[in-house]
Amino acid sequence: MSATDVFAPAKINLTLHVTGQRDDGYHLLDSLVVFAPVGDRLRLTPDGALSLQVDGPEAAGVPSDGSNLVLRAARMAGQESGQITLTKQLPASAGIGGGSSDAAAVLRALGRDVPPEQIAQLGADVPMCMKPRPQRVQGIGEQLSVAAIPSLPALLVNPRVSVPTPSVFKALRDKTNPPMPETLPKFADRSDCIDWLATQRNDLQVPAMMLTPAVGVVLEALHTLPGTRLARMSGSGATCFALFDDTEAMRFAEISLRAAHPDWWIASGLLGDQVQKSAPSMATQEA
Ligand SMILES: C[C@](O)(CO)[C@H](O)COP(=O)(O)OP(=O)(O)OC[C@H]1O[C@@H](n2ccc(N)nc2=O)[C@H](O)[C@@H]1O
Ligand SMILES: Nc1ncnc2c1ncn2[C@@H]1O[C@H](COP(=O)(O)OP(=O)(O)OP(=O)(O)O)[C@@H](O)[C@H]1O
Repeated sequence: MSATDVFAPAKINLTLHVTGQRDDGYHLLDSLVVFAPVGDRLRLTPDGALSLQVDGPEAAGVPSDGSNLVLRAARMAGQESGQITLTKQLPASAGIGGGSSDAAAVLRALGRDVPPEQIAQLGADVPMCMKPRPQRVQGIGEQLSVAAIPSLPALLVNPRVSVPTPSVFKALRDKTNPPMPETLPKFADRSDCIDWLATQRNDLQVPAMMLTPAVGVVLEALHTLPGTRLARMSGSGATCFALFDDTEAMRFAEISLRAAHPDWWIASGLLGDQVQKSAPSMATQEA
C-alpha cells in the first residue's frame, strides 16, 4: 500500500487576548489565528506495528516515544499499526503550535471521527489546527469560528530559545483583559487589516519578555527592519512575526535580518493563504 503525506503548518496568533481564568487554572482566550506555508511534514506508511521516527532540521530534543503528540493522536484515533515519519521544520516550544499541528495532521490523515472533547485533551491548540484556515478562537481554545483575513506577507523569527507555555501563563499578572470586538471588522484590504491588528494585543508578550529577554531582542530587531508594519509575538513565544505591505518589502527585510542574525530561525511567506498540502512555499534557513 502507498504512503500518505501530510503537511502540518505553523499556527500564528495574530492577536491573543487573555480574558479570564477558569477554576481549573486554564485561561480564557480571544485570539485571531492564521496558518503559515512553513510547517512539519508527516509520512504515514501502513506496514508494521505503530512506530514513530523523528528527523529534519528541528528534530533535536523532540521525543519519539509515546509522549510525542503524533503517537498520542494516532492511538486516540484507534490506530495500532503503521510507521510514521515526522520531519520537523518548526522549532519546538516556540508558540507556533508545532506539536499541536502535527497531532492535528495525523488525525486528518487517518480520517477517523474523534470527538472534539477528546481532540482538545491533546492540547488547547489542537482543535484550531484541525482545519488550518483563518479563524477566531475563544474559550480555552475549543470555540472556533471562521474569520475573513487577507493574506499577510510575514517574517517568522525564533531566537532559538524555547519557552514553556505554562510558565508564561503563570507570569501573566492581569488575567482579565478586554476581548476583541464582538464582531470583527470587514477588512477593505491588507493594509486596513494590519492597521486594525496594531490596535489589538498579545497579552502573553510582556510576561514572555520578562521570562525570556530574547523575545524583546527579536521584537526590537523586527521593529527596526525596513518596511515592518507590525511586529508581535505568537502564542506564548518565543517566535515573533513581522507583517509587511507586500512580498517585495518582506523579502528585502528578510535579507537584512538573515545577515544580521544568521543564528536565528527565520521563515517568510504569506500568512492566511490557503495552506498547500504538499508544496509549502515559505523559505526557511537553518542556523
Ligand atoms: C498559548 C496558545 O498557544 C495560544 O494559541 C495556547 O493557548 C496553548 O496551547 P497548547 O500549547 O496546546 O496548550 P496545552 O498543552 O493545552 O497547555 C499547556 C499549558 O498552558 C496553559 N494554558 C493553555 C491553554 C489555555 N487556554 N490556558 C492555559 O492556561 C496551562 O498551564 C497548560 O498546562
Ligand atoms: N510532535 C511534536 N513536536 C514538537 N514537540 C513535541 C511533539 N510532541 C510532543 N512534544 C513536546 O511538546 C513540547 C511543546 O512543543 P510544541 O512545539 O508543541 O510547542 P508549543 O510552543 O507548546 O506550541 P504552542 O504553545 O504554540 O501550542 C516540546 O517540548 C516537546 O517535548
